[in-house]
Amino acid sequence: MDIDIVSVFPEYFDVLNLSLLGKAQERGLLAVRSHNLRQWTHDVHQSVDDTPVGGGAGMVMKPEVWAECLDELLGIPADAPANAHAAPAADSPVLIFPNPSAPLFTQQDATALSHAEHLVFGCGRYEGYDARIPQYYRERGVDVREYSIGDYVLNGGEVAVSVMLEAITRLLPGFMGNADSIVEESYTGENALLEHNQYTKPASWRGIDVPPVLISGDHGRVNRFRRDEALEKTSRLRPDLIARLDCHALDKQDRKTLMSLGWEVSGEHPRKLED
Ligand SMILES: C[S@@+](CC[C@H](N)C(=O)[O-])C[C@H]1O[C@@H](n2cnc3c(N)ncnc32)[C@H](O)[C@@H]1O
Repeated sequence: MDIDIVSVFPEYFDVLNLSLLGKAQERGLLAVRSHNLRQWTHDVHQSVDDTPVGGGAGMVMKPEVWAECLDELLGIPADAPANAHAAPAADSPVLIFPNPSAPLFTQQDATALSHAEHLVFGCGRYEGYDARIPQYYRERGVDVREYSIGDYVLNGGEVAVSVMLEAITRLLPGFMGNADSIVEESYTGENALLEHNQYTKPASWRGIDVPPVLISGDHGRVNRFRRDEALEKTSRLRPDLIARLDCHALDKQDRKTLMSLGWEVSGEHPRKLED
């Protein structure tokens, strides 16, 4: 996978050379290139921002500078005509802008993007980037995504890009030593739940014992215990995930557990009964 990141602080991404991401690059699984947006400016101050049209506080990232940069990275001629109906080609680069006022980035998005061959990330700063930038590239057939990583505002897109990049690249085949560990995780799969609690040895630590069933050696009971714990935890912390489960994919014990947690399990999806 090829990854280009554009930022006014490209050195921020030096950390990507560490840990599993660094090892994956050494093994040729992915190539990450970070670029300084100012490289595409022409004025002496290397300006990338200007005051907001319509007034208001702060500065907005200029479309001209971004366009020179993105034309080059995406391989699009500067005079490419708009074709509002053009569907992105399957192997074309995906352009991603972090943006707090965009839909939330999820594990499903990470999974879909892990199949792309080329990702280009644009890090916003200041009050954000001119809204015509994503519009322009969408109209030229580019698959443009805008994502928020959560309901809070960061200073810039660099942290958000690091978050998305890590979530995406760890799903690449061969990235993780133990592929099973990514199959069984929170938010993963069709009927995603939060993961059950994890424990390691010793079985008793500072007066707190691990749940006895986990050292019973009975795999059936261990699996059932973990599944019930995942259902209980998800019901308590993320009832929206329970409400999206497919009832037809739940076994008899799943249904019993959910009913004991106050869910009606019939029809397409579980429904929380009023307390
Ligand atoms: C200070 S923020 C701009 C906030 C914007 N004026 C607003 O109120 O929605 C600057 C940049 O940081 C990034 N950013 C900040 N918070 C983010 C979040 N929760 N998710 C994704 N990107 C974020 C975006 O790239 C954004 O353009």
